[in-house]
Amino acid sequence: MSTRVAQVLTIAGTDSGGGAGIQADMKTMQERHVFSTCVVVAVTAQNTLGVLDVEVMPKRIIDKQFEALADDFDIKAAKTGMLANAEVVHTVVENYKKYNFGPLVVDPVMIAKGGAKLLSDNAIDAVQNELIPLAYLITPNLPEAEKLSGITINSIDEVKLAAQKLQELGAKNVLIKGGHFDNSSESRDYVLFENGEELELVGQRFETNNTHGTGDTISSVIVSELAKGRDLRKAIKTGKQFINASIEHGIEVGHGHGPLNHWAFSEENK
Ligand SMILES: Nc1ncnc2c1ncn2[C@@H]1O[C@H](COP(=O)(O)OP(=O)(O)OP(=O)(O)O)[C@@H](O)[C@H]1O
Ligand SMILES: Cc1ncc(COP(=O)(O)O)c(N)n1
Repeated sequence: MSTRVAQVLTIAGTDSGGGAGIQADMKTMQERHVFSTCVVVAVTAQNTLGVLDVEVMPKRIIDKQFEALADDFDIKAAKTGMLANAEVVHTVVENYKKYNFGPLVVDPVMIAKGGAKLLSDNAIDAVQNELIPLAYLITPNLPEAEKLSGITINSIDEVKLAAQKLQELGAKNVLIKGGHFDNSSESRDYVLFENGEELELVGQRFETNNTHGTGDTISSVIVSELAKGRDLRKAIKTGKQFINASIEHGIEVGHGHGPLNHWAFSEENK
């Protein structure tokens, strides 16, 4: 007997080290019991120490991956991660508008934890004006929220202003991740919903270097829950619990910014 499962899509770059990018997305989606598919827009030669090299995929093969998925799958929600440059952003926007892949979660990945640039500066405009208006949810970290909103963030009031600005650019819902507020013993994320409601997610901040792929992972939990038809508030809360478990029950892999334990949440909730 076979079961119908929700199908979900990640549009992003790969991480050969398996901790971030498409690999982190698909591992997370698997843990949330959805069937994951992907459009690879760039390949990175990467490990926990950093990014050695990047190859951006040609438009032709990005278009073909979208076509292949649209021809065969019933995708209920999609997310974007590393998009590399303005040309890729245009291609992704064009394809997303062409097909029906459900609500879009935009994780506007710009710089890897190790410092490598994953989005060229000339793509910011396309992200603001083409991609953000398609976003059901945008999930920037603090530096990304600053760059996209033009607001310098030093306080929770400035986080709120940045979220409003991102809504003005067209994102329906905004989650600003506070992992980069590193002078605090708490991890604080802020959500501004479409209807103006707010949510602050406050949790323990773990002292660890093993946080490679946290952003990819939380957005992948959220998009998986949306694909299953869960409501956004619940999806975000599940995302936060998943991240907490994956950092708290860390694993030792590699010699730099280590990856998360993607199975910790499922182990806790067996
Ligand atoms: N040390 C930590 N302890 C607890 N939670 C953390 C820690 N670091 C990050 N988080 C949480 O992880 C999630 C992702 O936040 P973060 O700001 O790190 O995103 P990001 O920079 O996009 O991640 P990445 O670029 O690594 O994919 C948020 O919910 C944040 O609060
Ligand atoms: C392909 C790809 N996508 C996203 C990230 C961001 O993750 P992090 O900031 O943890 O390095 C990454 N390093 N590589």
